[in-house]
Amino acid sequence: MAEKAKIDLFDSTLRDGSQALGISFSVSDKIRIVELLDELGVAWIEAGNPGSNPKDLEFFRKVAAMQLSCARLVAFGATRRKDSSCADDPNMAALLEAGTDAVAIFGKSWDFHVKEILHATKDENLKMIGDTIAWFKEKGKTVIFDAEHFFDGHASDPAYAMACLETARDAGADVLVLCETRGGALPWEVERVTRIVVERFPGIPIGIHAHDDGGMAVANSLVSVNAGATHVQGTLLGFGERCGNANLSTIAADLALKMDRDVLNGKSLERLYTLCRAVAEVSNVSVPSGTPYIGDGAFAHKGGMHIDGVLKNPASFEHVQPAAVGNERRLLTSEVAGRALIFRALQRIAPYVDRNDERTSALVGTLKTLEAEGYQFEGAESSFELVIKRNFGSWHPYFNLVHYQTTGNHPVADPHSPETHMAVVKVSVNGSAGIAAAEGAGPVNALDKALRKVLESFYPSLRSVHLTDYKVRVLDSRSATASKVRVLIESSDGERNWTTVGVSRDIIQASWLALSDSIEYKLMSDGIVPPTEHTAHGA
Ligand SMILES: CC(=O)SCCNC(=O)CCNC(=O)[C@H](O)C(C)(C)COP(=O)(O)OP(=O)(O)OC[C@H]1O[C@@H](n2cnc3c(N)ncnc32)[C@H](O)[C@@H]1OP(=O)(O)O
Ligand SMILES: CC(=O)C(=O)O
Repeated sequence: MAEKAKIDLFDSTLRDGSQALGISFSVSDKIRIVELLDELGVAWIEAGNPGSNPKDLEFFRKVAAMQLSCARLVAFGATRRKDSSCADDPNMAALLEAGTDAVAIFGKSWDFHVKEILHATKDENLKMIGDTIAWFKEKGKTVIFDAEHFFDGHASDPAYAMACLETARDAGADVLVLCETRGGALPWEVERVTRIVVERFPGIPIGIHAHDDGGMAVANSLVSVNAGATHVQGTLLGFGERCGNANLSTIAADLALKMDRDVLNGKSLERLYTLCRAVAEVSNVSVPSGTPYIGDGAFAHKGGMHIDGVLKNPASFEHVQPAAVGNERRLLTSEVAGRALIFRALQRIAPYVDRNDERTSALVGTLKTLEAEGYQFEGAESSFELVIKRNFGSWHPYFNLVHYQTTGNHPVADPHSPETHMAVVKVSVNGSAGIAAAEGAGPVNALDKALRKVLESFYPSLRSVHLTDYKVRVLDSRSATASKVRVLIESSDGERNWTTVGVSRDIIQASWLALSDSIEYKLMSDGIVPPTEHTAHGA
């Protein structure tokens, strides 16, 4: 089998990524991200700008001892200043002190910037580029030259933009990177210009560094590869200066799965989802659900016709298999679902019901009616499973509510006590009555405690259950305090998590519905057989 063409991925999460709104890494965050990126298999990690701040310099000192499996660390900085020599330039001294084998040096390649920003002549700028690269080559460094604003520069004065690259090459640069710094170029222009450069500079790797201001960073990176670039810069999750950099997770998957390139030094793309989540966690950002390949929505099917198609053949609505990038398929329960989804759920609970049975259609109707009332079962599939159970077969509730009551004490007698409320819950289980009271930090907390207290004597396994999340959403805020609310409760027993939902104009009642579903779901999934006494569910 022919070997795949190799593309070097160059991740700048720790440098350009740290120029993004809201991002700030500690030294230990940076070290963790280096480990994760190396585990993923990128070729280069641009780990900071040592001339910028003491934290980056401290990081480079600490990271020097790290053993990496395939990635090489790069320190980033500018060419020497206009009126200084390399030996006297503090930024260059800091780059040297960083101690990496490789440096990325950015220099201007747009005549407009040379004049307006550097206040230098075109010749002076060429000297800054040439001197800096030659100086680092003398010190034995691998030098990656980032030609800042290359595409704008090429549009303005192509001969000068090319002269910047020629100067860098002649000074010994190992890679020439074409930077689409303003992020506004369109793919056909990027492809055309990259091709010209690739033809003009045979034998030296050409790279692309694209920003996303026009939403084209990934496309511009891919067309550049199509035109012969072999080095692609970006940030794993796409964050960076302004609108961000080319999203390397998308690019890695596109190059590997669509363009048949080797991008991760032989490591598996199947770790992509997990490693991106880990980088997001350290960066304190969430991955938007619609992120290609690694978003939770990337393989989530919601429309009934889509679910039907995917169940018949996943290729109908999935461009690649989710497992290829470590993601998974999700089928969402909602008002836009149809019989295909419901039938699938029914097969587990009432396998005797056919897809074309009128009971299947009736259950689709129930789902749509409940969602119209304010329920949202997407993410709270446990509650919908209970809806199915209650509608089919010989379902018996695990308990019947006789009544509950909550009271609040304001002002509280002891301002240091978190327990401001009390709840009493009375239930009957298979004809036996039980009653319990509990105090809590608010009425729902007290209700939750009292419900579990009264039921634990009947069902001891409930002792392991605790709530891990509680969310309230006001559904029609124009009704002010009479608004309907939706309560979502996430529960855990240490092994499994599940989410249940309740809707009412009374927030305590909505919470009760979600709480009692949570308890019933736990008992049902433990395989506990409900008593046969049959009465209505809930209050
Ligand atoms: C396109 C990119 O993303 S390039 C990377 C940009 N990243 C950053 O700016 C983050 C890190 N930067 C910093 O910490 C600071 O800007 C520093 C420490 C590097 C420099 O700080 P200061 O010297 O106080 O200058 P300041 O940031 O205000 O201005 C930038 C200076 O760099 C000069 N400069 C800009 N690009 C270059 C270049 N490619 N080569 C040489 N000098 C340059 C500017 O002309 C300006 O100098 P001037 O004041 O003599 O006109
Ligand atoms: C080097 C760089 O970050 C840019 O040109 O955008």
